[in-house]
Amino acid sequence: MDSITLTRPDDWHLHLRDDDVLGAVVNHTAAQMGRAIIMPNLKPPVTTTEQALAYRERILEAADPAHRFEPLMTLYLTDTTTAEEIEKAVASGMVKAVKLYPAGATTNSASGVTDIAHCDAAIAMMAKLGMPLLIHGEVTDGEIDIFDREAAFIERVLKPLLARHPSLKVVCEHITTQQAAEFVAAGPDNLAATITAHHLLFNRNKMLAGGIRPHYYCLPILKREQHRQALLKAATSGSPKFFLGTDSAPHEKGDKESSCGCAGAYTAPVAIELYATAFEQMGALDKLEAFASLNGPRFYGLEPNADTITLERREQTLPAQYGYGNGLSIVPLMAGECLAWTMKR
Ligand SMILES: NC(=O)N[C@@H](CC(=O)O)C(=O)O
Ligand SMILES: [Zn+2]
Ligand SMILES: [Zn+2]
Repeated sequence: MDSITLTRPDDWHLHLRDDDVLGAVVNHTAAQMGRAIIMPNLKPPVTTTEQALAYRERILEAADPAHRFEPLMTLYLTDTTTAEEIEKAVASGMVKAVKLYPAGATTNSASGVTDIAHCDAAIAMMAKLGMPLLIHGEVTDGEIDIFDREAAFIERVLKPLLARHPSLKVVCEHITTQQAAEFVAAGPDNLAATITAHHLLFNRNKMLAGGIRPHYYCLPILKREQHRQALLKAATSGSPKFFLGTDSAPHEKGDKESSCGCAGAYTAPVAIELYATAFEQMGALDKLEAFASLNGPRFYGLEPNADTITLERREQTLPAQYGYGNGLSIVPLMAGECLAWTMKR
């Protein structure tokens, strides 16, 4: 197969940041994706509908209008989010989901939820109004090994949450383990998951064997091969519960190449090519369209995009970095490496 044409994909988990970084990254996504669910972990976080609508305007201003990119906004859930704020968010028509970060779990999560019991009224309203809860599913307990934090979250937090709010729409974001893939696959229709391209392509050896590679450090952290295989199986299974969410998370080069480097992998410029590479490894390119372009809108109650994109079997080499601002840069995942697929522009 030398080319594949698919319904234009969407990115159901994306970090665009703000200001200079927003300007540097937004068109990488807008050139490929019709829509994206925009993560609210700015500094300070996007906790109100008003802030989400203002952020949406900044994104639209930064995006090239020729791409007709549509940002789908989210609210950052905190211990004090009210049921009224959820009603406002739903009424806006622009806020499509609410994001749960356990406090301290990941980048810019300091204002996250300390105990999900504090959010019960807001979550009950979300269940009532059909507003999805998107979850960074890792426990933050220092006693739990970093490689076990996702599996522990399922047992300690997710199962009780779903038992208490059985009709709540939940997306387990960026799942990384066999436990999560199996739990979602076996769950009800209102439970789904996004999977990143990097967790489909790499296990933890890529990050740690033969040298420490900070651009592969993200959260949840890359796991062992058994888990990557489980994610590939889920993504290519044809199940509508799994869909594309890049978790593309730009950080300035110096913040990653540091004695205490921050978490996040930048994949937006070649997101669909990375997914095509992973699906091809499984001989499952025929399953890419459902995963990338159909399952997400179906879960969110939206129509798939009306246009298409074409991927060609043509090599491209990723740049070493993307410059922005005053001498700053963002290093993409697989910088300087070659990909077999290229999206036709
Ligand atoms: N995935 C990451 O490693 N980082 C994300 C936050 C997140 O999605 O957890 C970021 O905002 O940089
Ligand atoms: Zn996360
Ligand atoms: Zn993320």
